[in-house]
Amino acid sequence: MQKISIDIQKTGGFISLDEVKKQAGNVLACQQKLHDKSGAGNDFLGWMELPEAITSEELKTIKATADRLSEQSDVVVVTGIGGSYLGARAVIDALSNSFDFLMADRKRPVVLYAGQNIGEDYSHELLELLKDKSFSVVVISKSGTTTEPAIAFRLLKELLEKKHGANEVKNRIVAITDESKGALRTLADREGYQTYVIPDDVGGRFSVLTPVGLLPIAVAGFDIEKLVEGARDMVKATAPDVSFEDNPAAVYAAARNLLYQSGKKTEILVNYHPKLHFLAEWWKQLYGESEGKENKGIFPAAVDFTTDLHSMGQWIQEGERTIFETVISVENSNHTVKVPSDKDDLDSLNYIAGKRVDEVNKMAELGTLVAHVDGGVPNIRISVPQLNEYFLGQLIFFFEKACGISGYVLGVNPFDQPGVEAYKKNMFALLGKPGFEKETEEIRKKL
Ligand SMILES: O=P(O)(O)OC[C@H]1O[C@H](O)[C@H](O)[C@@H](O)[C@@H]1O
Repeated sequence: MQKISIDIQKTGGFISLDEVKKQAGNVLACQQKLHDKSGAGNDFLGWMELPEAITSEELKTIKATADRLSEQSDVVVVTGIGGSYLGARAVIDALSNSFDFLMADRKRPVVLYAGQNIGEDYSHELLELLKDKSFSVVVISKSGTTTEPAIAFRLLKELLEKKHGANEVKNRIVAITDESKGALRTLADREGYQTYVIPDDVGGRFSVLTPVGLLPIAVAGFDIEKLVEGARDMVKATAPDVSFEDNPAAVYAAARNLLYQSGKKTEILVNYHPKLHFLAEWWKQLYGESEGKENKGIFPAAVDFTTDLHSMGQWIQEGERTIFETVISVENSNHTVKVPSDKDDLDSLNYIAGKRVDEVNKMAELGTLVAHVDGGVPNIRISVPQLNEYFLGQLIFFFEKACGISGYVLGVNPFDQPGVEAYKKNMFALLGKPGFEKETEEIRKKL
């Protein structure tokens, strides 16, 4: 099996590689807690079995729904936030043509997103655009009560009703939510929407390999079987019988925790392909919500290189030395473009004429690696053979597994997110939500 791999050699000047190896016992014990379901948050471990549990029948059903939505729509609006949005967008963006939105001769609908913000102009512009388009909505919320997607869904549903009448609307909405609880479940059952279930034991940020991610990804025309196959192979590559050195999730969890203990408090996820921007957004939620608690946890940040080398490069090279980088390095591009030769050579680029653009990108990557290590920034490298469904499936499960292990190494429950409620409570108090009268009074005193 060809697989993604991890290289921690360039952390060696900052933490001892022997020390990383010495973590094997503790890290594998933390991994075992995931397998035994004996650690904190053990009722949220359903994600571990997803790749192997999903059947080809289930995948076929998801594909059939995706094809139906695709046939009837020019645009499909995926409506959700956090874990009910980022995984789908990460994979769709990573696999789509960068100029997909301008492609005239399309086989699949344009996928747009709603409910991931409360920007009024965003809402207005989306609704104006959709007025003249044939569109469907995939509304996703595990709790079924999240404010942002609920507002967006109200607006989209109202527009669909205006355009098509209440009867046709139910063919244009698919809801993905809890099996029995929450406002979205009640509404979906009442209105007769097609629904998919987010299992109880799968937290939002670990749900990309459920219909939450799979349906939008299939709508966009990508191969969800290959995605799941990649994840399945990563389940094997990180199984309890694999040695520490051969288990990339264990090595990643060990190295990043040692770096953290040595004072490297921020991890910057680096990519050299703009298509991976949203993979980093997904990763930020995964690690941020899993580890940032009890006043500890690595701060997960991200940059797109070489773009951000021209903005954040200075800080990374010479700013406070509390950071390390984890680079997602894609070994092979999917297309070939060569730097042309020019007879006048005014830009002095003829020395690279005939070279592939990817070779230039790779030298930028290598040059940056050496510069940043020289500048005091440890570097972890994750090699991905190619950007396709199979390797993205591997990468997703790799990061999820490492996250579970890493949270236990840090000593927190990686599967809850109690801190997220604080802003919600204040927002409800400020908006005067019934039941929040006491909070309204309290917060007003603080303003
Ligand atoms: O799927 P939902 O219940 O709508 O939740 C969407 C997101 O919002 C919450 O506030 C949580 O912090 C996230 O973990 C979750 O993914």
